[in-house]
Amino acid sequence: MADITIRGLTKVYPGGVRALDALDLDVAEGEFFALLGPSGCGKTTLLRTIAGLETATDGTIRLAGSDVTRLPPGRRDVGMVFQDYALFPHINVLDNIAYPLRVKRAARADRYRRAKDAAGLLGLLGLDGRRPAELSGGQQQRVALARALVAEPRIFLLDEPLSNLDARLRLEARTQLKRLQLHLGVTTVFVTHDQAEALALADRIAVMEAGRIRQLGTPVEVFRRPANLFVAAFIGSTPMNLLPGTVRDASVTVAGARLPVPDDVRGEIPDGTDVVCGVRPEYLDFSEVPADPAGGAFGGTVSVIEHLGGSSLVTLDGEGGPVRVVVAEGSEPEPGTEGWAVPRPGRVLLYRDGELVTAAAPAMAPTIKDGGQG
Ligand SMILES: Nc1ncnc2c1ncn2[C@@H]1O[C@H](COP(=O)(O)OP(=O)(O)OP(=O)(O)O)[C@@H](O)[C@H]1O
Repeated sequence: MADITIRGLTKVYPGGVRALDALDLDVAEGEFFALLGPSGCGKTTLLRTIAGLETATDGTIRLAGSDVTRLPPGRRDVGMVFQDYALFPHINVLDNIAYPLRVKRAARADRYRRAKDAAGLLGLLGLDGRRPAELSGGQQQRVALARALVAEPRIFLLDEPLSNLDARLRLEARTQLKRLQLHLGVTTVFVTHDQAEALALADRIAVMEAGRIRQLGTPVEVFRRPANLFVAAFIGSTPMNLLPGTVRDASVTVAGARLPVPDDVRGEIPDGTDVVCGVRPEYLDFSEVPADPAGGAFGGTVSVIEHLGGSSLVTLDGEGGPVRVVVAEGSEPEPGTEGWAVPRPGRVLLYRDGELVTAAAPAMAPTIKDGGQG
């Protein structure tokens, strides 16, 4: 096991693409860490540079305190699982798993004992005589994981390990992967472009854009308090409502609602500042009882209802554009209903120049006229 310390890491490919741009990153020992971001942001390049499969143009990589920046992959003591698993087609499961030990010239008996142990850990014992082509995608993925862990590396690097699986198997494999990582406690960095996967699996997530980290935090932190509009738009299964407004008289008027600017940031965003209010559909409550816009409620007409399973996404068309609200199954309003989206206290975020200013919690809890939830 080992921690990872990356400083000023830059990768410029021949041809000039700057895939990593002076990146700093610390991954703690035993951590399950996700690199998340859209296609082309540099996730795979970062993983391959940690593994030694790409050379750094500049900067340093330390594993457990020792500088490995110029070491070849074989001397870094990392296990990597690729997106396509890269199994050898002509040899059976057990030989595939034992392969890294053959490279390390372990004795034959030792090789097979350890390969059997790894196969057992991943529930592959009944399949060990088959060739990769005779396995399902999920089974191939487990063979690839077993092969990576048989050599007992200090660090696991996983490049989109679940992307070849269908939706159902993916969920099962996700749980199994988390269980395995908890059991082994090996420092693990995995790449994904799927925000739900990163939120579900990781202890911490680095959200990347154009070779840089835009936010680093726990799943709860990046979900609740995206540090900028890029992360706000990228994280979440239902997109965050992002509503532009302007500060006037220490309040933001946005989509018909008036949100008081909290005292502690009044100096930072004086009157006249253009801001964006961000609030997740999950943090809004729908109410048919007229709410007071001065309490921060967004009014509108219900236009679209999308069923999500246990809940529904309701779109309200209001004067500032559409606002989306998640409502519980069975309490969906009828299309055409006039209603209000009432933010829960502390859940409206303010962004200036694309960066988070603070939580613009309405000073008072939103008041609802004529009784209701108030
Ligand atoms: N071998 C290469 N030569 C030149 N440019 C490359 C090479 N590999 C990647 N790139 C470029 O570097 C940038 C980062 O690519 P990288 O594969 O790291 O992104 P990614 O975030 O993993 O994307 P994806 O999710 O699509 O795999 C992209 O602009 C890509 O086109």
